[in-house]
Parts: sequence; C-alpha cells; structure tokens
Amino acid sequence: MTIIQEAPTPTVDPSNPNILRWKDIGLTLIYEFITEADEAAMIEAFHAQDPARDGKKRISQHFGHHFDYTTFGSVDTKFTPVPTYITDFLPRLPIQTYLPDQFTVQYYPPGTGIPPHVDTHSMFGEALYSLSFGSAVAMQFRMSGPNDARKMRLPKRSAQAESTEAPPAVPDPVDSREQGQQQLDEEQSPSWELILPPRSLLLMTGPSRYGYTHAIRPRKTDVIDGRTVQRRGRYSITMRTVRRGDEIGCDCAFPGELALTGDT
Ligand SMILES: O=C(O)CCC(=O)C(=O)O
Ligand SMILES: [Fe+2]
Repeated sequence: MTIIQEAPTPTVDPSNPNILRWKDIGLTLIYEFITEADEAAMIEAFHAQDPARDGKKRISQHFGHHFDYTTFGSVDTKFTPVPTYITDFLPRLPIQTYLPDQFTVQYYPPGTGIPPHVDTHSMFGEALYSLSFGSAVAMQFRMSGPNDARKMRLPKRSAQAESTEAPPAVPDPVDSREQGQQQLDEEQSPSWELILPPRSLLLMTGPSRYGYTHAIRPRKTDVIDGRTVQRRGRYSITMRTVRRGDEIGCDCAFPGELALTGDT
C-alpha cells in the first residue's frame, strides 16, 4: 500500500509571495504565471486544433522539436512552429541560461491523469517545466528507487544509434527475493501531492526532476485546502530542452530513469 504523506513545506520568496520553493529538492511553483486572458486564449487555440472536450482520453499537441515515443528522445526532422502564446512567455521563465525547445500541450478531461514517470534523463536538459491552466490538479511525487529504474521501458529503437554513445543500460538482474523486497520498499515509499492551480508554472530541477516520479492520478476530484473539489478540464504545457550530439547522456546521481508512457 502506498503511504501518502503531507507535501513538504515550501519557502515563500520574500520579495514575491507568488513564488514557492522547495530548495532541497529543486522544485519551484509560481502562482499566476499567466493572466486569465492568456489562459482563455490558450484554451481557445487548443480547441481550434482539437475541438473535442468531452472525451475520456488525454489529448496532446506537439510544438518545437517533437517528442519521439519510440526513442523517448526528439525527432530532428519534425519541427512544428511554436505558437506565440508560448514564445511570448519564454523570456519570463526563471532559468534563462537555456530555454525549452520542445513543448507538449495536453488536455486532461476530468478523471484522466498521467502515470508515474521520470522524464528521460539523457535526452532532455535538467529544467523541466509544466504550466497548468483550465483547472487545478494534484500532482503526485514519490521518491523513485532502483526498482522503478528496473521497470524502465526501454526505447523501441535507440536514438543513440547514430551517435557514439552506448545505448541505455539494461539494469542488472537481481535475485528475485531482493527484487521483491525492493518492490515492497518502493511501494511503501511515501508519496505526496502538490496542488497545481490554474495559471501556475512548475519547475522541476535536481532531485524533483531526476529522483522523483511525478504523476496525476486518474480521478474526478482533488482535496484542496481540506475541501473536495471537482476537477474541470485541465491543460498543461510541458516544456523540455532537447539534448543533442555530445550532450546526450546522463551522469546524474539518481538511479535510472523511467520513460514516459507512450500513449499519446
Ligand atoms: O501535465 C503535467 O503537468 C505534466 C505532464 C508530464 O508529466 C509530462 O508530459 O511529462
Ligand atoms: Fe513528466
């Protein structure tokens, strides 16, 4: 059984109460990063391309360098121009030394979510952003362990075939008793949920980016400030920076990586 614990307490930026930081795990949440007018325009732009709102599945739109669900990397030959509703806010992202160049806009009808995963370490830069709009949602974090890495879904074909890098390592086999114990430990490793309000920007770096899985549980309600609240349609823009050539690879201290689910 998964143990749910209280979310750790953030530090509020002394000069801007809209900025919350969990410094030890590299997590930042910025409230009201976009205006309500921006939000309305983004929702309209999304549905101009994908009119359905009443489906039961998450819908994704890809901009910039596409994510390739067979390699968990990016496709260099597929580039979709990035809409101005995204490029307009890039100069306000908290990290300006490098900027995202891959954008996935997703619509989550109420009741849908995304399974626990760690976005690929080797293919994307450290900073991982999620801009939420349309509805609040709870994002669940859980420290990932070696068994999570073992469950990693390897790419169907290696994006590194053309590069000089070795393909992703297959985790060492372990004896089944040890594996069973680890599985138990991990199932019992506590998870906690963080409410992402509409118009907020989440930035994951360090441990929260590499050492924790993140997920959205598929359910119709969330508990916000002690009240059960119905989810409405929620949208997000996941922003990543594609690593290229020599930058592909990962020497971080965290165990393995879980690939994204390839269902979109
Ligand atoms: O919808 C979100 O906020 C996060 C989505 C996500 O984790 C991803 O696309 O990798
Ligand atoms: Fe993710």
